[in-house]
Amino acid sequence: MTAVLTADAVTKQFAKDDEAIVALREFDLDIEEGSFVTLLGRSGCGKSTLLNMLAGLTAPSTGRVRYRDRTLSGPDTSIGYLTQHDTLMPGRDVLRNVEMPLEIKGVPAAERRRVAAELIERVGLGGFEKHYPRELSGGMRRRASLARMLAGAPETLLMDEPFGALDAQLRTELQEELLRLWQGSGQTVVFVTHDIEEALLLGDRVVVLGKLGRILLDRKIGLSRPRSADESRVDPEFVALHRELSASLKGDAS
Ligand SMILES: Nc1ncnc2c1ncn2[C@@H]1O[C@H](COP(=O)(O)OP(=O)(O)OP(=O)(O)O)[C@@H](O)[C@H]1O
Repeated sequence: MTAVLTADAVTKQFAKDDEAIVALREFDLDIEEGSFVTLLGRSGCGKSTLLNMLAGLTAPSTGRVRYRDRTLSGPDTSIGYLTQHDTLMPGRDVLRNVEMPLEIKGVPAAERRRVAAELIERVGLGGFEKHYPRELSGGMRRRASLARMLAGAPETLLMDEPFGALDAQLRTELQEELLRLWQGSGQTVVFVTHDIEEALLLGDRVVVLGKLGRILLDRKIGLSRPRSADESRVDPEFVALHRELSASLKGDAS
């Protein structure tokens, strides 16, 4: 396998009131180029800390993160990161936020407007182009952030629970849209979720994380695509995988 992103014996600890908090210990992971990997884990197991390191935003305490053949030492334009918190620019409306990565690349105004408008439509925000972030709901801001990340067409996409705050219908629509955009793109996606069904509907591979980022299960998912949520729920293979992932999450005792 050609690994595009690698965590190599990564440990991350934080200092808090003179005490060391270990978030991740001796963590190893290879992400294959062009794959869609979902990281599944309960709250506090170190998923966001891991993504921050995979994005080059936080340095590991020990160990290293490699992107292709280089050690990552800061943010990289090849890697798009949709964080859990809002990073839209408050002084820009939706259209100008989504255009930002294209602006940075020097794409001419008419072209970037066209690409941004299409993505805004795809994430279901058509009609809100002129709205400022403060005028949007939390879910709408997430969708605008998603469109902005996609506008940059990064080689690798890191996504931290992007659809967690959305209603079920919208969540399904955006999962499907994301898969449509990803398939055939050659892009690599690392998608964090705590939802077993979401992990299975999206991933080629699901990595289940336990405390301190311990890998509880690393499972290839051979389910055919497209995977509809309604049909999957009654598919015996899907149900068996769901059970397996659920058991591995529950088994994280130590
Ligand atoms: N900046 C920080 N300072 C101190 N402790 C931190 C910091 N960031 C994370 N931690 C700790 O590291 C651990 C892992 O946190 P992290 O946010 O990575 O978990 P998570 O799996 O993403 O959780 P959630 O699903 O709730 O977002 C937690 O115990 C958390 O308290």
